[in-house]
Amino acid sequence: MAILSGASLRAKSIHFSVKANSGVERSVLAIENLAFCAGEQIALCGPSGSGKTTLLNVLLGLKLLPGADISWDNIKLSSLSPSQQDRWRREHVGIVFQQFHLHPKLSPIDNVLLSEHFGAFRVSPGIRLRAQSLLDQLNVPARRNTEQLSRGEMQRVALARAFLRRPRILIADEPTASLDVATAKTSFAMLSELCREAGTTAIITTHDQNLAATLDRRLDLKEGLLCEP
Ligand SMILES: Nc1ncnc2c1ncn2[C@@H]1O[C@H](COP(=O)(O)OP(=O)(O)OP(=O)(O)O)[C@@H](O)[C@H]1O
Repeated sequence: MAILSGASLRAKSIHFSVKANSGVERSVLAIENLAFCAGEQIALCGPSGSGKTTLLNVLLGLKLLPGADISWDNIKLSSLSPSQQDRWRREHVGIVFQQFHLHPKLSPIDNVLLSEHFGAFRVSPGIRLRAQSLLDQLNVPARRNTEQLSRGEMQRVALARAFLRRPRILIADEPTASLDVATAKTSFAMLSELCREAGTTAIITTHDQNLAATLDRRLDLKEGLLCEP
């Protein structure tokens, strides 16, 4: 059984508009209240341009909106200084992108450990072991050139990197959009399983309704509003 270690979210008053070329304001986000339970896995769906990425950035404090109140485990992000927010993200958030953002000339294990090399002179043996065991679990060779891997393997390296520090929150922005259908299904299932094992709260944007249906909850973003189908 998973030990629940995810973070819970309470968010209020998320309002964001953009001006179209015509000069007319268009509301991208108009969300009054949003709550996620610890350990919940949420699929965030919606047409292209509906505001999914913007919403993820707001929830992580990467995009600040006047009046918005974003609290994870009762910690209000706006009450933290910019450096405290950076530290909070480093300690609690894992991120997976559509375009994996891996260094092609480094090995998979060095990609997983890259941010550790920035933070410390020497990577601790425990963290190195964790990186190796994640790569083993995800069935990726640890010591080949990353550029020689398949796209599915590259995505699994990105998953290992995101889970290295056992994040309490996992954000994935269309993590399987550049994969073929079968590889996308496998990668999505692995991502969900890693979250389940650690009790991580996950918010995953996807255009794939079948993948979305495998998570605990689906939210559709349409004309600024979130609804549960
Ligand atoms: N800083 C900004 N200035 C102007 N327009 C912006 C800004 N940020 C976002 N937008 C607009 O807000 C809308 C939502 O963008 P966003 O990238 O969040 O959508 P999305 O649902 O993630 O799209 P996709 O599925 O294509 O990735 C888009 O029309 C975008 O152009």
